[in-house]
Amino acid sequence: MCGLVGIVAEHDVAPDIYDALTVLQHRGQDAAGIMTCEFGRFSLRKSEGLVRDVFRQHHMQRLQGTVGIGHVRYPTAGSSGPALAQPFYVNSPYGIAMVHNGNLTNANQLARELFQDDLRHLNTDSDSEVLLNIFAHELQTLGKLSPRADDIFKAVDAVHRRCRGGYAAVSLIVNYGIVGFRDPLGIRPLVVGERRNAAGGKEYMMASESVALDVLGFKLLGDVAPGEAVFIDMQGNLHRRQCAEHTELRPCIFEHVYFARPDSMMDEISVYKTRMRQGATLAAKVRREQPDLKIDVVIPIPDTSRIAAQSMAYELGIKFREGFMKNRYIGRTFIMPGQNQRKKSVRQKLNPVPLEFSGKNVMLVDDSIVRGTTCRQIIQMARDAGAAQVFFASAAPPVRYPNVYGIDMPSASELIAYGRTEEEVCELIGADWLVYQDLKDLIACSREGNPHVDAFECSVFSGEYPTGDVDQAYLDQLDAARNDEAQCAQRASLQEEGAVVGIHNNV
Ligand SMILES: O=P(O)(O)OC[C@H]1O[C@H](OP(=O)(O)OP(=O)(O)O)[C@H](O)[C@@H]1O
Ligand SMILES: NC(=O)CC[C@H](N)C(=O)O
Ligand SMILES: [Mg+2]
Repeated sequence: MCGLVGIVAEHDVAPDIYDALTVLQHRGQDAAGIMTCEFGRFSLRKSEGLVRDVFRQHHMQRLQGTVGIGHVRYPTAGSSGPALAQPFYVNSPYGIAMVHNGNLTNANQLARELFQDDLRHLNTDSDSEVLLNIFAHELQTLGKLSPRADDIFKAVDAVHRRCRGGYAAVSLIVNYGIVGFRDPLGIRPLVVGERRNAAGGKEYMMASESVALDVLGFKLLGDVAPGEAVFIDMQGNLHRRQCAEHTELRPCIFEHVYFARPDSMMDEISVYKTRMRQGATLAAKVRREQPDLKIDVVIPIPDTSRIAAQSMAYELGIKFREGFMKNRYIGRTFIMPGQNQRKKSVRQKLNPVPLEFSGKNVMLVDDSIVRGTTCRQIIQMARDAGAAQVFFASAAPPVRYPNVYGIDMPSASELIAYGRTEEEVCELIGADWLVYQDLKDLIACSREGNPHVDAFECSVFSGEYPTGDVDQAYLDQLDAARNDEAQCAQRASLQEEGAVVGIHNNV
């Protein structure tokens, strides 16, 4: 899902960007990077790994400048490896770097156009490098020695005309400032905030989630609107403009289910409250469908389902217990690369407290069931710990369709609910009863937070892709390129041949 940050301040920004990236770590665990700008020069450090592993003190000391951008990566396009870590950089025009969250559905066509028509070189197979080059090309064609806010907005306008898919991006233009923008449907999130420094001057920050602003003492000004661009110049002036012709707000509902931190506000919706509501509607469904079901205890599957599980237990009037202890040193398993690593990590991450299971009818609650990696093992663990009956509740509906907007679910056949009824999934995961949230309830839970949002991007549940350009041929090609087997083979060949060398690390 990737986490983005960009800051313009009056002091060196790298330490703040570092802190923001640690707050956004849940959005991407594969790679991290920071780029800053001082006296017309960029400094860059990016590599594979968690934020705490990528940056050493000597990197931080050399990342100087009062403006910068940062990224944590969860790959959805292209290979892995240090060269695909972000920010990406192009030297023309001016010197531009970019961080990106999302996925371009027409990346291949754009890559061809960049090569054949725009005479630009791409060094990797990342769609983020494509996005950066489109923006850079469009800025270059304006032919200005010094771009003004208006020029930058024109370039974003052209990006919206050429690019398809889900994207939120923050770009750093050497000597001019940072510009953040969101796709015309606002599928991917981006917020902007401000803070006063000790001298009373204004500083600005853009980030994927408001929680990063909170932790750094920035006040949330609000979301970047779908299609809008926000430009903060080096003097600390904020300019904003709507750059897309047709816009509509269709934020990704899976952010509310799983990706976002609960203490974030997204499109004026509290993720925390949304998850509370998800628990309540799930409880209502349990009561409706199985009024006589005897449940002794409700147990969440840490971490993400905790809030929904708690509210579900409350609504059912059944006790809530933390029956699984989580190893705090293991990250999120779903966003790990490779099914073997994901499988192994579930057992390393979670361990049952037997007395909460022994002889009891337990209702296990998770935020979602995607590949079924977690729930299969968890249900077995509950049985091994002595549970009498194991019921399972998912706070999201069945995930049956691939995601093409920035979540790495490229292959329908890897989704446990694909082509299966709920009863078949129940049998496959080994539960005594399985209940899924209804999609209309999930949407209502999110919408209650902001009734102005008419619709959400729900393609993984509905198979409806709101950008209108996703056909079976695209899904087949995505599947072939990124299914688990293809990704494993790609990683193996990278190990053999060596990764594409990062050409830009300079600190
Ligand atoms: O059906 P699956 O393919 O297993 O995917 C779904 C599971 O993966 C996620 O947990 P994860 O461990 O990534 O993160 P968390 O600690 O935030 O819950 C999610 O919360 C579910 O538990
Ligand atoms: N999850 C994301 O936002 C991924 C960004 C980009 N498509 C990449 O693979 O690096
Ligand atoms: Mg989980």
